[in-house]
Amino acid sequence: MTFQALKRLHSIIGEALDEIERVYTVGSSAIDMSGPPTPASLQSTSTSPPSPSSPSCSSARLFFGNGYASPPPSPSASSFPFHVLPDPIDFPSLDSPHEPNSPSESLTAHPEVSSAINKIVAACGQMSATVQPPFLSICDAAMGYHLPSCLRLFEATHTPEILKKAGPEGLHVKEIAQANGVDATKLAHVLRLLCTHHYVREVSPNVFANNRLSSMIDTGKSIEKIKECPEKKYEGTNGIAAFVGLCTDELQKSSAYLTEAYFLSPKAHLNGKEPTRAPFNYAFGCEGTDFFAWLEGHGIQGQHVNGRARSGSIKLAGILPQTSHELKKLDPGHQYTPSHKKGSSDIFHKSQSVSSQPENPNRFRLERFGVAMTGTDSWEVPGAVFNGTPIFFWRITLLIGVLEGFDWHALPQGSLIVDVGGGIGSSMMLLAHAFSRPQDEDALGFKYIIQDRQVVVDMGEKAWRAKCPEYLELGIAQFKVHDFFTPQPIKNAAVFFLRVVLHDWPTDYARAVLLRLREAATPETKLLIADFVIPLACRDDFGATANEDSDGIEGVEGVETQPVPSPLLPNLGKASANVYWMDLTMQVTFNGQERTLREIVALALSAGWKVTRVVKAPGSHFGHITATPTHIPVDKGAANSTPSLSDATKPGQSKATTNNSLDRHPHILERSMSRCGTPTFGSNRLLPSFEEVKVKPRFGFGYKGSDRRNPKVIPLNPAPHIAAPRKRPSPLSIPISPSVPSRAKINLPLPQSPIKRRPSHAHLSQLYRPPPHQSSTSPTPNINTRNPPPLVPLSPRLPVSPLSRRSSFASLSGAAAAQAGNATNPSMIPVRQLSESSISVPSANTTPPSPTITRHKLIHRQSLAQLTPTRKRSESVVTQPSVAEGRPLMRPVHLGDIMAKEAGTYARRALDFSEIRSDDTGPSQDPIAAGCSLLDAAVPIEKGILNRRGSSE
Ligand SMILES: C[S@@+](CC[C@H](N)C(=O)[O-])C[C@H]1O[C@@H](n2cnc3c(N)ncnc32)[C@H](O)[C@@H]1O
Repeated sequence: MTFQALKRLHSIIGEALDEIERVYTVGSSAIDMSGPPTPASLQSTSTSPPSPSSPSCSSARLFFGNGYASPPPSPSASSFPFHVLPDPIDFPSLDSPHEPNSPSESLTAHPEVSSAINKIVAACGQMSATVQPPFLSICDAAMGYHLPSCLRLFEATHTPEILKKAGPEGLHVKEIAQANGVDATKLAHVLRLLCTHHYVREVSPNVFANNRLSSMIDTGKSIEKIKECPEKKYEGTNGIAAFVGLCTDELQKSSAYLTEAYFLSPKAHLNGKEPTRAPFNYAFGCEGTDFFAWLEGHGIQGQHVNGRARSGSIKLAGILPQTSHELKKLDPGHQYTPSHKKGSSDIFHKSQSVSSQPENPNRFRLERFGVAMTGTDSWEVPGAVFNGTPIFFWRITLLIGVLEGFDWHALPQGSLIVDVGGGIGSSMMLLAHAFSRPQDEDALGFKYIIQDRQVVVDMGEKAWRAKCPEYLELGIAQFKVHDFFTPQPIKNAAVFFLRVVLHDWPTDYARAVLLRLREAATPETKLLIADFVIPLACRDDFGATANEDSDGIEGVEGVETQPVPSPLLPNLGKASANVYWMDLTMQVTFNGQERTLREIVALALSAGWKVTRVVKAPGSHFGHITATPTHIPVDKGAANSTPSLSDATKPGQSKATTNNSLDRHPHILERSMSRCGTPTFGSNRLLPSFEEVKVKPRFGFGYKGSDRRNPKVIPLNPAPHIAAPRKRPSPLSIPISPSVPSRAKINLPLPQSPIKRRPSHAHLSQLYRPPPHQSSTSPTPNINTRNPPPLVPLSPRLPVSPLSRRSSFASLSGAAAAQAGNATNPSMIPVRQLSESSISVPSANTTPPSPTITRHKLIHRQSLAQLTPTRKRSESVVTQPSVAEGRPLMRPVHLGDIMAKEAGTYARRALDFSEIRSDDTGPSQDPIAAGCSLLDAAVPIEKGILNRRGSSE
């Protein structure tokens, strides 16, 4: 049985790889075109089978010859001019730096690809857990803490930036050490551990280079620039380095205290319930101070959690040298400000500008947190593109979520929507664009109230005035200061909307928020919760079998998930790790949590809301949950009493939370709401534009106006062949509700949009469909038999002929246009697929080299390209030699186009190639001291010594 399961996992991996390769192969023909294929070209390729000797037939074999039952190349194939055929785009290499805007990297976000990737990750994780000696798997988990520790040192010492400068050939550890000030031997060991887990690359003994993973942690700044102003390291970056810093510093330390908080503490029963008694408070010795307040500089001196402070606990709060005295010892030449208190996080205190804000020793952490939240963009469907710019996470969940997440068209004209804890009103602006545009006569005329704390309301009003003042001026939208723990003043809302609010709060607090809304609800009012929905790790029948955990879940529309191929874990195991990381992060920082559907249903029911419907985007765990008012249950803990809504003024005062410590610590609530430094909890700070609503990413449609039952659906992609039903559904998806405009509606011609798009993933997703035989080879026969996706046979011909393809390239630039149609034109210089920056000049009729040699050359050249200045991108039109299936391919690519797409990245990289000053040893740090203190503190606690000592003292 186990062998059978392992073989099944193996074939899941193989089939998923085939699937990825197929999309990449097809993508080669689509991704570099100036626009989507013309209807005529697509139509002709899909309807008329080519003759065996025709060029398109040959190219079709090249496209689909590898795992998709295409016939082997005919002898005539060899006579075909390969150099004009589209090359298959290769999957990104682990050994090369991450190129976010490259076609290769962009295709990883294609729905078919990401679904296949999920299966591979899940299957590999499961396979390795099955075959690896159990003790070694335990070691991986039990000693895995070294990984974030090493990653932290790597990031904090700006090593990604140092390695970037060295390029693919890497840098000897002695030189790295010289640049970042860490002892070379220590550093080599740290880096090697990271290499072993594929986060860095050891090129040759003690020589290290960035790879696809580590290069993501590169801020894009030069090491010199960072050293000039280290406290600004994260400013203006994509936030990934900041995110790594946040996670591997305060979050990792907090997580280490999970057991102390929830088990070993004498008040463990309380610790999971209060935002200020979370594992974080143990790690940093600051009871009564919530995470955000602490970031703002409160509680740094440490208040005891459940007794006296543990030895070293206060020192743990800081990253490194704690006092100016300690700092001076390390660096006598530097003038330190007296602001270096205990608990300071400011590893960059060496900078002169620190003294300008001496009041918050956690300022660096605070600012890092803000930027880190933008780094979390990469969590969700990365690569979705709007107007040439990737949009991620919060924005993508916003853009793809709220419009489909609820049946807005079922609401009466002029309904009032209240966004509770609405931040700066990003969601409401999206709805306003869709349903309330003043000039749109079909508009549903909804009105919006955005409630939040004063500081956020001020930000929101300012943002709306700058972007769309008419909504405020016409009274379509209003901002109101409101504390959601106090009685809700709006009594006629059609919808109360809570987006990523409940996950911030322990359950009693979340319940209090919901009770306040229930109190103000009419019988018609709907509650719409938008939050992550954690999947179970086992098969879920969603209440079909009655049990106490399934109360209220039966009959909820949209709960069913697509089955995952056996024997994978139903939640796709490792592939779904992020939602669980997120959950634990909310727990250890302020006892918030992500919730399972059962937990959401139960929480809602406990406050008088019945969940009726769930909508999730395919492949996403982010859900929109609709609930309607129901009776408020009698509190189990307070027999004879129906919870009085007016008791819910504060969680600590509600009958449901009689044990709440709020009365004893009246400042807790105040503290937990004082999140001034991070006013929006790191959520959206950008408002969506009307264009974004119109051209929604990924799903391929957008709304224009709001004709009640027939929203005008604007297709993102005009490709006519998408009329056919699409790919098989993602195994992660929960079906989108019928209210979502159907795929069929997508088949409208694309109106002239003011927005210049590059071929987007939504576009690509509609271009690719699985070949017909795939259903029979699919690892998910149960999916196909239960819910057979009507597949459209792929034409054996190329979607676009080489000729039409060339003219597409030509249309990209005037220069290219002049040369279009001539494959042997001297300006068609070859470029290699994997490294667009390298240039070689084979003539068009060069005899293809042998596969082995070419492959070798490719790898070699690829690294050279990144080192040699003369190999920098030019504006030429170039082609590249490559090998697929032993056949050399040449593909004409206009480099100017690639450059335009990647301008940001490369411009940035070009700036970074300057000298590292070897005399600057970087910030002084002493991570080992902190690590020892952690252990020192943990050991006596584990042994129960602390309690005894505490009681005897
Ligand atoms: C994670 S953000 C979500 C913002 C917004 N819903 C969105 O989706 O972007 C949580 C919001 O809750 C707000 N908040 C926190 N405590 C609050 C309170 N007691 N009353 C009202 N809003 C509060 C924060 O200011 C923040 O804007």
